Amino acid sequence: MEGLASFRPVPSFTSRPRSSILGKALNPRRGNSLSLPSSSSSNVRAQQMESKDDEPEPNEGNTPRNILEEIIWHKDTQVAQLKERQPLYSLKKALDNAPPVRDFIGALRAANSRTGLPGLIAEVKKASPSRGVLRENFDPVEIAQAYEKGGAACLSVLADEKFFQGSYDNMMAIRDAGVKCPLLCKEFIIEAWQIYYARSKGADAILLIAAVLPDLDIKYMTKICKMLGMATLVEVHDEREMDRVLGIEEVEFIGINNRNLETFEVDISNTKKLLEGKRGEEIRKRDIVVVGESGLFTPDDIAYVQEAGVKAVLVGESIVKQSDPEKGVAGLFGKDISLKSV
Ligand SMILES: O=C(O)c1ccccc1NCC(=O)[C@H](O)[C@H](O)COP(=O)(O)O
Repeated sequence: MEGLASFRPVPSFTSRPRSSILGKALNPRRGNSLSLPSSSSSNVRAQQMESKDDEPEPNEGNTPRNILEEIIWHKDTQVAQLKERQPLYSLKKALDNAPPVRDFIGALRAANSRTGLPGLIAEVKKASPSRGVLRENFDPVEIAQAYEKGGAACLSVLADEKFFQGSYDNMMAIRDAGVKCPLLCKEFIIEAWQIYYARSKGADAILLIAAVLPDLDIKYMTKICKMLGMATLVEVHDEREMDRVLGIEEVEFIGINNRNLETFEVDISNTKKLLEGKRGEEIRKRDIVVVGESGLFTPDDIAYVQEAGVKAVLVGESIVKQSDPEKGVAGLFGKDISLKSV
């Protein structure tokens, strides 16, 4: 599989090597827990391409076994439909009219130096599978402007409609309204096509979830992002995923999710656990920016993950639920971190 990625010419990447996703990352015997519907065309293709030893164990009921799996199954169908409507060649043309890319990691580093606190990626999120609707009266532009005024360095904008009530229109509206913070397109990326799509809608960064993607895809998609000038936040949840991701030399930006996306359990000590010992040493040596994600509500939580070694935090629920999200940012850090404060 290593060879597959290495001889693909980067500029013409159009889709992920599906067999590796289905056979490696999603194979329960390899420690991942995801699978795709056995009826999906990609799965049929994948099974044809896999050797017998690599075949995923059958999912007898052919139903998703957890929410992450359900999201990915749905995304697979959605992306296939979107690609039919807008093939890559026309998407690439649309990139000429996309707004310029902004430096996502640079903005986090600058905020960290300015405030001495982790740079904030503030999440524009109406709802989530674990928490339901977080904010009834949801105006994405108003929320984004309030976060920016409050001192957020960057924003994370949910693009998934079915499970998070997000949209690409929200991301474009935020950019069009003049918000300067670089934008992370918070989407479940399973195809390189989605990266071009996100860029065409004004994204400056994308998220790759290690639980969903095999190493080769992470490497390959990271290269595409680099070529497009975008940042790639690679998300891990446990030691095994962290070790896999640290094995990919292109990775320079890692998110540690304190939420288990299969069980929804949240534990912020996960960030500390994954940054201890040799892993932390390597991260410091390579100057990788680490983001603490999920379950952060108080200044003590922020201090805890900062002490563990993060340079940035990704926060949704605790600030999006505030009637005044600008004040919510100050409440989260226990002080005013806006530009006017320093
Ligand atoms: O939050 C969920 O229910 C969820 C379910 C399945 C996949 C991803 C999910 N959430 C993404 C995130 O982890 C959060 O949006 C993000 O880290 C912010 O977390 P929080 O501050 O706790 O809202």
